[in-house]
Amino acid sequence: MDLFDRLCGKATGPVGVAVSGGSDSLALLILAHEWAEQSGRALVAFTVDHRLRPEAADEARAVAEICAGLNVPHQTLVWRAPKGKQALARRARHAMMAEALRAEGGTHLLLGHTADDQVETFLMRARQGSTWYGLAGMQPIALSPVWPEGQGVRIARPVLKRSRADLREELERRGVDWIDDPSNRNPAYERVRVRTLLAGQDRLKTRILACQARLQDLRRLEERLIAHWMREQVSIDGEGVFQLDLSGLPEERLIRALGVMLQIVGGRETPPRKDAVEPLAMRLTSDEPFSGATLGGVMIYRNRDHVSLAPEPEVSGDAAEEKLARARFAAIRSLYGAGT
Ligand SMILES: Nc1ncnc2c1ncn2[C@@H]1O[C@H](COP(=O)(O)OP(=O)(O)OP(=O)(O)O)[C@@H](O)[C@H]1O
Repeated sequence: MDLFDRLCGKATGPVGVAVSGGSDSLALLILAHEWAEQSGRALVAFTVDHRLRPEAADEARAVAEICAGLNVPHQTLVWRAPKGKQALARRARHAMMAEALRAEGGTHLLLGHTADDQVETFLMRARQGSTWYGLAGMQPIALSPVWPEGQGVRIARPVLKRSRADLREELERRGVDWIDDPSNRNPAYERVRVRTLLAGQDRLKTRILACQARLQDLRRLEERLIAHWMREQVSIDGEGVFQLDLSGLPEERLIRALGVMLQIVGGRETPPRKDAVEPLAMRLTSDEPFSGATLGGVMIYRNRDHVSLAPEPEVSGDAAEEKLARARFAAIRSLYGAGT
């Protein structure tokens, strides 16, 4: 089955394509367009102008022109927030694209991450001391990384196994020019330094990719086991409080599963830090008395065999928040259970 079909088979509405105008996302657009034509799907392309570089508006116009040539609807989304760090820009970009896609009735947004990005991510995460789970790298399908704006939106990465050089060849064959973002050469960014380090190191790249492929398999297995635990050992009572049975989980899965549940109940974008979740997990599963704790906006209690997680008062009290937590729980369980 075509990779696009596998990643977007469950999509409703038009499939979104995030196109910055760089080679990776333009090649993604072209390939997505070919797939959409063959499979009768509709696309909608988005370019975010962060107003951080004066050329960005022209670049967005260039993408709009290419989209017009392909007959793909295109929207330029302008970030009007005060100038900030790249991390803030990234969050704003994801939030704007998720909201625009939902407004169009779409559920899946395609991103142009490549195998080169995966290798760079591996080295950057290794340097930060990431676990094997993080070293597996970016997932071909994931939930939107922003919350709550990203609710109901999945991101898919159909070119994650293709190299940048290969995608550039696709564009050259079709006579499509891409934009070279100067920040991709700025050594102030760690990713740029790692990319420079990897130049010409094809054997190393191949080895890292092979290692990541195995780690991805293990990660899928791990997530399926967490989805199974979520189905069997997590319930939501009449008050909207999550009740967990943590018994029998091996240590590493216990920490990961508890972290994800804290993320869901606290309405945060990521789980709390592992060095905070780990001691909590140990206390919750020990025979010592446990008089309650708070972490990541969540109140944690233990009663007999069950652990209760409820949002802290400033997070809770709102039926809409409770509904969001339930929906996110279902979305994560379904993503992990599918093992894509
Ligand atoms: N300004 C933009 N407008 C639309 N899409 C964008 C824009 N910038 C990036 N993207 C999308 O995100 C993909 C990844 O780009 P990039 O690596 O710069 O972003 P990132 O999400 O910050 O990455 P990372 O998660 O590796 O930090 C691109 O291939 C493209 O699909």
